[in-house]
Amino acid sequence: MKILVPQAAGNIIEQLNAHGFEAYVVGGCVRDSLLNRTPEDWDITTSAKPEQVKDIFPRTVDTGIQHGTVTVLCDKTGYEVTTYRIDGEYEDGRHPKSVEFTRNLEEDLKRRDFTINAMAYSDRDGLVDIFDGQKDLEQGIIRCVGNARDRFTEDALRILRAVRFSAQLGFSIEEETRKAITVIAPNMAKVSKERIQVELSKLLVSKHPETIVKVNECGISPYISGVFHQALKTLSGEENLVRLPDKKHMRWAGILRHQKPEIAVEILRDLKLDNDTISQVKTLVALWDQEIPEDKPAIRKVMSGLTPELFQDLLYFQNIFGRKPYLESLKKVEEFANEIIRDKDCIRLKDMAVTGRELIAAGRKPGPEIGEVLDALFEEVLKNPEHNKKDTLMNLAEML
Ligand SMILES: Nc1ccn([C@@H]2O[C@H](COP(=O)(O)OP(=O)(O)OP(=O)(O)O)[C@@H](O)[C@H]2O)c(=O)n1
Repeated sequence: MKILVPQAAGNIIEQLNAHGFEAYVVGGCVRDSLLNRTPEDWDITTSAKPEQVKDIFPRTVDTGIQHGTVTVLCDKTGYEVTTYRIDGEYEDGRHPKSVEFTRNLEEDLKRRDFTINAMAYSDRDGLVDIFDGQKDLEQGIIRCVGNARDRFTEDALRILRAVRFSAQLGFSIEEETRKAITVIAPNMAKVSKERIQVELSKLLVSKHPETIVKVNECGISPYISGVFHQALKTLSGEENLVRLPDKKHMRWAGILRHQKPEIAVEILRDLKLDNDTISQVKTLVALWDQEIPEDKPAIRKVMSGLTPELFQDLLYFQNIFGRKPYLESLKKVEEFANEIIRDKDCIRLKDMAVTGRELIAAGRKPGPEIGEVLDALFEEVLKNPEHNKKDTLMNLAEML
C-alpha cells in the first residue's frame, strides 16, 4: 500500500524521524488518497511535542498550540503538525476542552471520529489501520471508532459529520453508529451554528444532496433550529437537487425553494451563512416559480434586476424545477435572453445613454426627481432598446 504524499509533507515526516520522533500523515488525507480523491490538506501527526516541532523547523506558526498543533511552513504551503493526543470532551464542536499528549499513536487514532478517518500512513511504516478503516472504505460504511455514544458525546458535531460523509461518499451508516446518533442527537444544540452550517453546506454540494432529508430522519434537525427543522419536514423526493450545479447558493435555494423568501433568509442568517449567499438564495427562492413571459421587454426587466450569473442560475433552476408547459416556453425565454446579450441591449441603468449629471446640465433640478426621470427612461429603454440614444432620451426627458 503506497500513498503519494506531497514531497514537502514527506520531508517533514523524514526530519521528525531523523530527530527520533514518529510521524505520519493522518485522517482525511489518508481516507481521500485511498479513495483516489484529491485530499484538501495533508495533516501530520507526531510523537514530538509542539516545542520540539518548533525546535526542528525554522518557520512555524502557533496555530493551536494549546491543542498541540503547529503549522510548519514549506515554501508557500503550511502543514499542520499535531502532537499525538488523547482528547477530553469538546467545547465547541471543534476543539477539546482539555488535551493530554501521548507518545502512543494508537491512543491518538482511538480518539478520532470514524474508522475511515482513523488511519495513518508513512512511507517508512506503510498504512497504520488499527480499526479496519480500509475495510469500511471498501464496504462503504461509516462506523465510529470504538463506542459510538462516547465519540458523539465528546463532540456532537460528529453526528452531522456522519451524515455528511455518508452523503459525500455515498456510504451507509453502520447500525450501532446510527442508534447512537438518535440517542445523542439532543447534544447538537450545544454545537456552534457556524460549524453546523459548514457541514450542511458540504453535504449539500456533495454528490448526494438529497440525503439532507436524513438530517430530519435522524432526529437532528430540531436541535439545529426550529425554522430549519420545519423547512426540512416539507422536503420529499429531492432527487432533482443533484442536477443543480454544486454551488452552495444553488443547493441551499433548492432545499428552501418552498419557503417564503424571508423565512429562507431567517434560516440562513441563523446558520451564519455569508451575506452574498443569503442574498442569492433569497432571489432564487423568490423567483424560481415566477414564470417569465416569452417577450423581450419582460425578459429584459428580469435580467436588469439580477447579475448576469444569477440570471443564468435562475434559468437553470427553472429548467430543473419548472412545470411541464412552462419548460417549453422557457426554451424561447433562453433564446431571447441570448439575443438580448448578443445585441447588447441596455439592461443596466449604468449602460443608459443618459446620466443624471447630463440631465442636470440640461436644466433639470437636482434632487430625487432626477432618480424618477432616470427610472422612467430606463423603463422605456427596457421596452425599446433602440431608444437608448442620447437625443431620443433627452427629448423624452423633456416630456416627463
Ligand atoms: N469532530 C471531529 C473532527 C475531526 N476529527 C478527526 O480529525 C481529522 C481531520 O478533521 P477535518 O480536517 O475537520 O476533516 P476531514 O476528515 O479531513 O474531512 P474534510 O476535509 O472532508 O472536512 C478527521 O479525519 C478525524 O480523524 C474528529 O475525530 N472529530
